[in-house]
Amino acid sequence: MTPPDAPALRARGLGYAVRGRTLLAPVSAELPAGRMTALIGPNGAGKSTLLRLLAGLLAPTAGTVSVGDTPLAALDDAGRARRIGWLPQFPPDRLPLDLFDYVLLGRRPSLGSFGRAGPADAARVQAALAEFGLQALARRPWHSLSGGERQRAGLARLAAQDAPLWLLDEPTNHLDLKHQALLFRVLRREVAQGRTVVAVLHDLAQAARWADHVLLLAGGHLLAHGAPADALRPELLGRAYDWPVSVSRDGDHWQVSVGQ
Ligand SMILES: Nc1ncnc2c1ncn2[C@@H]1O[C@H](COP(=O)(O)OP(=O)(O)OP(=O)(O)O)[C@@H](O)[C@H]1O
Repeated sequence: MTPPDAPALRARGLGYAVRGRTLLAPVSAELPAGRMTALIGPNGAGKSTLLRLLAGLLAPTAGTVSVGDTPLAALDDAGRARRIGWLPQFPPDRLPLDLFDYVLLGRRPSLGSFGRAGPADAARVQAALAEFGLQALARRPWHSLSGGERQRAGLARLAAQDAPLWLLDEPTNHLDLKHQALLFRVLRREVAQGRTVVAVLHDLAQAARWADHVLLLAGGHLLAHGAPADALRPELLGRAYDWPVSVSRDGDHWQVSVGQ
């Protein structure tokens, strides 16, 4: 799959508050096109809130998001879905669908006015199932799938959607070590082909190794923004997580250790 022109995402003064509580203090940042950005930070830092704002799933209470030159607010649902693929933090629990039909939902934004999937859509779904090792499960009902199988189904749906921008909330959830390795291989390949990827990650060594760009959040504030070596500094991480953290690096391999 070759992504169409991958746009950058720009947040300008982007913030969110609910009932007087600030969940995200205004953030201004550019998430570069054709690169992988990791959103990191402790539980409750505001990572999902920022990702949902970037995806247009939450309306900001301050500031704006633009996708390339287009304000996100100017796009309707279909326009957003053609540009942005979204992987939620938790796969759906119950669905009256089998795995194939769930992945086929990813094709919906590209279907014509009659909304009927054709052979090209089915082929796209088959390719996405193969990418995530799901072919043998294609006709399995959703309720019978394991957590990791559902997570891979969500990734396959995203691949079938083929939007130029992928926003993923904790994409490694439920995945075993092989499927985590395969996931990062897929993400790096997509980025090499020009796709823009933004992922919430909890594993800091994975963020350091695989991302080009890192945003570190804590307490609803952006603490650092830049290359992994700039954002993953022990003093910043220690402040963000309120816990001692040490970082070492040997080539591509990063080790992030936590104090006791
Ligand atoms: N609708 C809401 N009303 C009130 N508080 C909310 C609401 N949505 C989120 N929050 C709070 O905002 C904070 C940030 O939530 P968010 O889901 O963005 O965190 P996160 O960094 O993704 O956390 P985690 O790593 O635990 O998934 C949390 O303290 C959460 O409880």
